[in-house]
Amino acid sequence: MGVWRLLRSRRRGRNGPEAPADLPELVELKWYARHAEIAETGMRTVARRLPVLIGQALRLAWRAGPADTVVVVSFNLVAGMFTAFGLLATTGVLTALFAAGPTPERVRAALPSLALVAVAAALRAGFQAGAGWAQSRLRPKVDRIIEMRLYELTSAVELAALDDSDFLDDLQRADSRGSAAAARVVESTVDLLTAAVGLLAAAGTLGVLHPLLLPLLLLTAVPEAWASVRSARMRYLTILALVGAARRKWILSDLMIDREHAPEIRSFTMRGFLLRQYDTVAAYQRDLELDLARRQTAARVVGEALQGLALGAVYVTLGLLLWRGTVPLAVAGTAVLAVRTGQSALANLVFAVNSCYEEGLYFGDYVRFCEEAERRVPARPEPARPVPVPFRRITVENVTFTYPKADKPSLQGVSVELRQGEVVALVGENGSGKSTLAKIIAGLYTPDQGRVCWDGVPLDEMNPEDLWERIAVIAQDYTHWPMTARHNITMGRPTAPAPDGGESPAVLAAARRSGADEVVSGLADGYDTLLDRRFKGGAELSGGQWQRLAAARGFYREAPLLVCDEPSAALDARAEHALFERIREHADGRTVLLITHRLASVRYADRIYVLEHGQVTEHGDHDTLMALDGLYADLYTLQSSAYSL
Ligand SMILES: Nc1ncnc2c1ncn2[C@@H]1O[C@H](COP(=O)(O)OP(=O)(O)OP(=O)(O)O)[C@@H](O)[C@H]1O
Repeated sequence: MGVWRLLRSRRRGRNGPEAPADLPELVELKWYARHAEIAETGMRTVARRLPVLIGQALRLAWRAGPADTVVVVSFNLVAGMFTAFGLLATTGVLTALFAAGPTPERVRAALPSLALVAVAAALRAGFQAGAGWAQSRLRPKVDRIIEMRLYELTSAVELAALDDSDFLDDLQRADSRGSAAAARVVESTVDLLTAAVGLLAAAGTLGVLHPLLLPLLLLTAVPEAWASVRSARMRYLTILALVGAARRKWILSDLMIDREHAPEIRSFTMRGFLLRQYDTVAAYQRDLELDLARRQTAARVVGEALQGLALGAVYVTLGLLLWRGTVPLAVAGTAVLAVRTGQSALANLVFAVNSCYEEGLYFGDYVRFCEEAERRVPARPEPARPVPVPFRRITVENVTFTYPKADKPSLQGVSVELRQGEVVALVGENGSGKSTLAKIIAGLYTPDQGRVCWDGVPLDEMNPEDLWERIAVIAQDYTHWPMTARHNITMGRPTAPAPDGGESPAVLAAARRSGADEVVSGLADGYDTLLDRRFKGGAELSGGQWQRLAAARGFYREAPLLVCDEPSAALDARAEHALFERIREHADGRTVLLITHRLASVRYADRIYVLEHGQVTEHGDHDTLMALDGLYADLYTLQSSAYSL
């Protein structure tokens, strides 16, 4: 059963276990048809694609190492010339050996040609070794270029691209298989050139010996080429069909291995459930792989049988030519050698063409992903307008925003204002759009409609990196960076140590403000402690301790706008109180955008915006909103009554 049929039957739940509804990636392969189209190719497509691939590979090799590329190509050409030369010299040896006369005489007569054969073989081996050395030097250089390109793009694309499931699928294919394929495309291109040169040498020799032998030799390659291309295409389609399953397996294995999830797996007795899910995915994968193996074996057997027949035809023709006296025995002997050389060069050529084509399919995924990612890197305005520092007013004007593939907007017609030195709070129930609005204000998402301006300058007219330099974010979903405590505060920014060589005063000040200083003082190596238990000597922090470090990051940046999204969710009461005090102090001359469900902490905000279903429904200071008796007053009364019980 073909992959297509197997997939279709899976969707209908026939033949084998039905894909469970809670594993949709096993059945809904929306992107599959597009790639199946690309992979549904025959030898004609291979012939059309190959020159493009060879061009791409050679350009890549040239960028990675021009000198090595020149050595690889030229040494292979020279080695091929010595192959042909050696074969022709063999005719001289055989002619002398098959001549009439006493054996010592014949051997002596063969010696000069024999010496030529030996010299040709030695030189060929030398040049091939040189080419091989240059080729192995190219691989790491190509890998480096390819990986750097991928990470340059993934770290620069607009944030919304990473919320788009199609983009993430493409990214996974480019990362897991596509990027490694680049070096293999280069290698198989070089192998292809090497084999082509070897084949040309053998074919040229055969052509000189007898013109009929050449087309026959080429005929032997057709069945193997057909079988290999077919097999590569089948493998590519199967791997495509398994991308979702592979990702689900990876996620499940991560859940079962990672320490982070271990307590919940045990306390919720999830072990059996996770193992069953894993087994279902593994069984699905096994079915597809077994089906692939069966079809590949069938293709190989047919290919090899046809190739055996074609090879038989070459030897029968040679025998006939010899029998009818068309070629002398010495020439026939050389022809046998040339056929064998040509055969192995052909086998190498077919293998190289096939792996170039196959790896080319994966490399194509990488190239297409990079093209798409380039389109999704935010354009830098030319010329960029400078970010007003210090700003007087940030205005959000009638902003609407929908996440990729979402069926309704997360923000609709939102207008907000932040003035210098103010604490502005966003409040509202879960999912009302507070974090989304904060990310739009921070220039992380671009609104679909409306705009955000700093002193009248729209964000899209400024260089995004200049803007981000002036915004500090204490995020809700902050990262536990597997780095030292110091790097978790400075986030890679250079620090100036104190004049006495002690810790940087800026780091100390930020840590003091957030309460992270108490955390660091308890660590074995202070600010040099690695915060990752997976490494020797690494420490682990509690949720609240991590949150203090995340807050220190925000203070360390000394930016005119500080965005705090739920900065205190994990803090104890004392630390929370202290943090909000510091945040208020921080607003002296700077601006703070505060998102929190702790309404007692927003009471002193200069202005509060209440969001409901992506819209601002109330705004004003605490007293105004309480007098309005709307959602804010409801939520506030609910929270304060819990304390007054
Ligand atoms: N990355 C995303 N991709 C798609 N939809 C998203 C994404 N992030 C948020 N949403 C959706 O946007 C809406 C607003 O989410 P947002 O995180 O802004 O709410 P919030 O008010 O900050 O909620 P909370 O109080 O729970 O933090 C929700 O319906 C949510 O499902």
